[in-house]
Amino acid sequence: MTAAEGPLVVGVDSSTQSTKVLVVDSASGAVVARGQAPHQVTAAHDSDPEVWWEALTAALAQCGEPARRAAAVAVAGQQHGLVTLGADGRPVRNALLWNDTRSAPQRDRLLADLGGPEAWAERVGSVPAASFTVTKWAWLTEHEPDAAAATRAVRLPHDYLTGRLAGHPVTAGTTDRGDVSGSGWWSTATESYDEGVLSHVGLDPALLPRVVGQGEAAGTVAEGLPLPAGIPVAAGTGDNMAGALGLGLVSGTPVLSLGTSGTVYAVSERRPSDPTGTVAGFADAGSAFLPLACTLNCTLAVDRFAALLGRDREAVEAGGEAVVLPFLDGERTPDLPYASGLLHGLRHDTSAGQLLQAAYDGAVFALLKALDLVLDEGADPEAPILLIGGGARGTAWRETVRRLSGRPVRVPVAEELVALGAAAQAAGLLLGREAAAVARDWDTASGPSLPAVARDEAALERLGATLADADALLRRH
Ligand SMILES: Nc1ncnc2c1ncn2[C@@H]1O[C@H](COP(=O)(O)OP(=O)(O)O)[C@@H](O)[C@H]1O
Ligand SMILES: O=C(CO)[C@@H](O)[C@H](O)COP(=O)(O)O
Repeated sequence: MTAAEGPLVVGVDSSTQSTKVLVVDSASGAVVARGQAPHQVTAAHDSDPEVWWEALTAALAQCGEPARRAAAVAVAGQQHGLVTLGADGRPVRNALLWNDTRSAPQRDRLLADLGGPEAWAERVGSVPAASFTVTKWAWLTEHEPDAAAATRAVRLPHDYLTGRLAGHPVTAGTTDRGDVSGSGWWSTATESYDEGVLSHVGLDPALLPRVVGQGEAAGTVAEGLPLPAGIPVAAGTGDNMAGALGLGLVSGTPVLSLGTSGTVYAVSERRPSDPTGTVAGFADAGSAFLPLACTLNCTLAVDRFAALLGRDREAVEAGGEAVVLPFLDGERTPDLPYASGLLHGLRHDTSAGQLLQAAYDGAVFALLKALDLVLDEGADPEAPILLIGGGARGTAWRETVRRLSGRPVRVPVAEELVALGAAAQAAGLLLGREAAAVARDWDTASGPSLPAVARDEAALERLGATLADADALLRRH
């Protein structure tokens, strides 16, 4: 390993399945040390925030001496999760996660009560899905009023971890513009909390964190951690916003992220407002926007199919006419929170490998349908898709995206782009620079380009027709 040329910075990705930590040379972007520790997610899709903290400290400790020489740190986290803290700063209950759909009835009521989807898109920037924090708070007040009453602070996952790193008291937490835009109670139109939404769901604004401004630190590292005390803690952000930072993303380039969630997004200078709800109109971690579509069923759902079929995840076979809608967790894109998985078109000669391929196709289909919607008008249709997330390492994922998109695909050589984005944010704070520009200097988005292949229109047609025909079944609850 060559000696670092600049100060070291730490980037954290606390996502659904694990926490990953990178120690990065701020001058070159070279990764000097890394750590990873798993999370436990219950079958009900909730998670103890204390477990995220233990995973963060374990992953930091794995980084050893380089982490103890770091000059700044930032945390990116899974979006939307509802973390409720009591007066002692401890979680009142497990956090309800982004992929938990129990708040779908509350979501429906919120949409109806406040003017319908179009009014929501105009007002806060997004039509909330059952993933959004506001719907989870509404569920909590209805089903666990004692937990809601005991809550003294409401946080997103990255706010909670940033606050623990900085030793914030429960009354003085911070968040950032990107992640808070996925709450449903912060408006991209006014760049502030929406007091009307908050009062409608009975949430006191005093329980919410302060939104840290551009170039401002959230605090400094507290004593007793595997990091130097007193170094700056940057604002942090949501994991997708950090992915965009990590790629040094500029507008016109689509990103497809294949992790627990599937996401497709792009950077835009224009404020998004999609009344259909397909595209969430997030803010990015800078001063622009991050229109994004997200599916609940991506790598975990396809891995489950592989396990059911007793096959390696790469053991796919072409051919056949089977269609799989892999909605094992319900779905958000399309908006079918009560749906379960569906298999159609099975024949005597359908092979297990073809069924597995159909699961990949079903997982990628909705993301690609949203791809043009997240891009600004006039974006180059030939621009390669940047493929990131754990799934981007798999050949079957890469080939499915190529075949169903008909576009070139680029897989950055740099791995862990969310943690890298958090590291770029920490470096940006330290150096007084824009984080995405730091990542561009690190050249994080470069990698081999796979040329476009002819789009498999027949498979897309089968998927679209099955989705339309099965509508009533997929909405049943
Ligand atoms: N070599 C690989 N090939 C295909 N998929 C992979 C590979 N390695 C990891 N994965 C997938 O990546 C997923 C985890 O992706 P990741 O982006 O780390 O998730 P998250 O950020 O949601 O925790 C796993 O569910 C697994 O299916
Ligand atoms: O809900 C969304 C985006 O709106 C998800 O993308 C979460 O942010 C979870 O991310 P991963 O753990 O899959 O990276």
